[in-house]
Amino acid sequence: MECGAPQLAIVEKNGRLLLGLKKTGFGSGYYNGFGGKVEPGETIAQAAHRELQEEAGITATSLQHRGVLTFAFDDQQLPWEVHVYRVPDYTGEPCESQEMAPVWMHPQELPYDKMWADDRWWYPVFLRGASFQGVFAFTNTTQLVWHNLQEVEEPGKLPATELLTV
Ligand SMILES: Nc1[nH]c(=O)nc2c1ncn2[C@H]1C[C@H](O)[C@@H](COP(=O)(O)OP(=O)(O)OP(=O)(O)O)O1
Repeated sequence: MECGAPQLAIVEKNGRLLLGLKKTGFGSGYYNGFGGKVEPGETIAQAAHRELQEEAGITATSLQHRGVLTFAFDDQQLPWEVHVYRVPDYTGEPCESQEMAPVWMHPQELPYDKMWADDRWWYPVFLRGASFQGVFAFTNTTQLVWHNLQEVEEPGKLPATELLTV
């Protein structure tokens, strides 16, 4: 299902967030959750488990689906639908991988100037414990030019087209 759809897993444990400094590929240089694309035969949640293991060396004991974000880039043909998961607990010890260097952060001190420009909008909603859907339009890959973010009961139920009319 949804082969290719990327996802993000954000560990939130003991009042701190585990983010990773992305060292390679799309978004390198930014702090972000752990994630990547869904592979053939995987569900989105299975891909989130796998990417967390590959990129941070830990195993999620549960995943909470908390958001669906649609990113439209002017230099890419199709928008990306990114599923955001909260990981309240895990087993193993976070360790640096080829792609990501894990760092614990205080929610009040997130380095938004070193994160994707959409993050300053939806992380506060995530941190409040709410669920959300949003559409974000970028030019020049990283410059946010338009967005619409809404809190929802269940992420993924609201058609993205409804978020295009403000
Ligand atoms: N505007 C944005 N804001 C954000 O917070 N995360 C974004 C984002 N645009 C992309 N991402 C995330 C989604 C996904 O976890 C990651 C990029 O996915 P990619 O599949 O390109 O990752 P990788 O380069 O790690 O590739 P694979 O691991 O090979 O799938 O960046």
